[in-house]
Amino acid sequence: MGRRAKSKQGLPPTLDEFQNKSHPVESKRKRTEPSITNSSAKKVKKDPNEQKPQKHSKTIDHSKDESDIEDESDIAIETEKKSLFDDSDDGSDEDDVQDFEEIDAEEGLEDDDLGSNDEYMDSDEEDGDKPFFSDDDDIENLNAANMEALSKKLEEEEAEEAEEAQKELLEEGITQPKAHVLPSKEEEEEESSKPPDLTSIRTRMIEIVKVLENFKELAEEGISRSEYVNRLIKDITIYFGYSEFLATLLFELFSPGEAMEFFEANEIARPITIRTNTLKARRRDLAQALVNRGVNLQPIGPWTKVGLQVFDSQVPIGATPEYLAGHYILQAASSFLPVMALDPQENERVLDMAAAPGGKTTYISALMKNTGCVFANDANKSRTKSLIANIHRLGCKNTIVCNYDAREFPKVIGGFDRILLDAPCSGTGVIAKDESVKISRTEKDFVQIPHLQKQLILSAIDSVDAHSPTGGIIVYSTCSVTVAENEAVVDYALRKRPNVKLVSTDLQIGKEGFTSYRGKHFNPSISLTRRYYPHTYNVDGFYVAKFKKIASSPHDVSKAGAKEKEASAREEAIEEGIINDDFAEFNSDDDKELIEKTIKRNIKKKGINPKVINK
Ligand SMILES: C[S@@+](CC[C@H](N)C(=O)[O-])C[C@H]1O[C@@H](n2cnc3c(N)ncnc32)[C@H](O)[C@@H]1O
Repeated sequence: MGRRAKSKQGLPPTLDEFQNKSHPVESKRKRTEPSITNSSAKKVKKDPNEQKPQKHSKTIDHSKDESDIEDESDIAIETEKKSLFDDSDDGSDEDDVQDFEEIDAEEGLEDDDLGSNDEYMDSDEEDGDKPFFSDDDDIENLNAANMEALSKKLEEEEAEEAEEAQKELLEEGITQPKAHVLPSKEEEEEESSKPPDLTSIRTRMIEIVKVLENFKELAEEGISRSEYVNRLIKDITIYFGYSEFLATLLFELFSPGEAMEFFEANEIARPITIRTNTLKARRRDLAQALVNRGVNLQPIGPWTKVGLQVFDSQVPIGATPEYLAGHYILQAASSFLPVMALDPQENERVLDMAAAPGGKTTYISALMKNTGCVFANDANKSRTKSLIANIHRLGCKNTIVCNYDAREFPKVIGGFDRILLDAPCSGTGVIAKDESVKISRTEKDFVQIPHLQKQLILSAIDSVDAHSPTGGIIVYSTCSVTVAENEAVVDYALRKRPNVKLVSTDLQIGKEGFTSYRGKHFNPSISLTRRYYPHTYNVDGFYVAKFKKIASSPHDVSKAGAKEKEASAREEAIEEGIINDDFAEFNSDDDKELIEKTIKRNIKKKGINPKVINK
């Protein structure tokens, strides 16, 4: 069950909220229990009927509906949002859109101080109303009227002393506070016999993260880190609806706190963005035309001169006259990045190895100003239809569409100045778009997909001209965040093809690729590659690596086709113990179902009723 299935739950605090560790004044109430518990309870009480938002582009909704700003999960993500959609200073661009309707959702969000301690009254504030007892006359002056006040005072003193003693012990490293966060066996059994209480699960996730991030001080004695992690992963599967396998795989990419931000961000749609097709329009004119039609937009940010972010629109953004005339394409902001890294030049020969439906091909063509030649290839024939449609609509005249398994290159044709390999991937970066990924991806996928990606990247390298006067560039990208599909593939390419090296992507944003991961060490130059996450840049999860080919190799003239390459890659992987004999065999029940569906679909395509055939 995903979070969208539980939209009727009240909202506990966000991760940001409890992570706001700067609590200058802690109330006594807060001191007696772990502060997160108090905070959580308070937040939940505040509005038990608060609804979860539907999957939406939150920026659009913020502009429309102030109430969404109170959605704490949105805010948690929003406060983390970095510069990708920062439009603060795009003024230098002469193409800039001027004075579009201002949306100050960002500002509002920043002002919303989730970590505020104002909700917690410090006991000092109550002191004025209390009877005062000096140390000496406490007992002597005891009577029925002041007894209650005196006992309260004593209790407070005791609490203070206990806390000070605990503090001293902590400072000396003698003991640790007991934060009872994990359920007992009995509690777990009881929980599993009932429908999940998502509010408490969320609160518990937050509490566990807090313990994991300060384990020494907050962990309960005798409970190991892995016990906390296991419970957290189970809660993630229940709360966000991931398979345990994928939840673990993704969790391990981040610190516990960041992992929660990642999972949260996957519940929210990314902003709607469009790319101006500079073959047909200038951004300023396009923006003005769309504003006139009731579209509320503004430039994405200083890093792109062609992107526009759409906040809301009174017309369908995929059916305006400007859209139909090819003045723009609906394109995720992260999809701009690999093309920007590729940096195609006029009059070059460029190959887009896995091109459908053509968002990146058409951008390449535009950057080349319709000069030179772009080969747009995709192995999936039916997907080439949308590729062709986009190429026509956007007026790309320097483009040739082909339909090969990209492993056929360079046998088909080689010697390109630049190649983009936007590889087929597991899609773990675009879960907000396709939540089926949460449960459909299995362990096998993260062996099979990288196996194909490795073959594709070698083909890409072998198809580039090392002596290209202007290029010799290969860009590898995926919309996945897993190491197996990114750094591990790039590391493999560097090992297999010492005639390439990684170079800077020259992208202004992005986190460094991992140079080591869970005990595996990669080529140190992999830090030049870039990672993008929904929770850090509010874009789809993405990965970009840029290679420069520095010398030719015998592989460049190899006549091996896709089948031969697959056979030798398979042999090698079996030898290395990466895959086994039944790898990619269509023999599981899942595969059978898929095969049956495909057969039915093909029969239907021929205009025959599959039921008649079965009879
Ligand atoms: C991530 S999508 C490409 C998106 C595209 N670059 C764009 O920007 O619109 C990956 C593509 O790889 C194609 N593909 C899968 N296996 C392939 C192969 N062996 N050779 C070439 N293309 C392949 C898929 O059909 C799919 O269209």
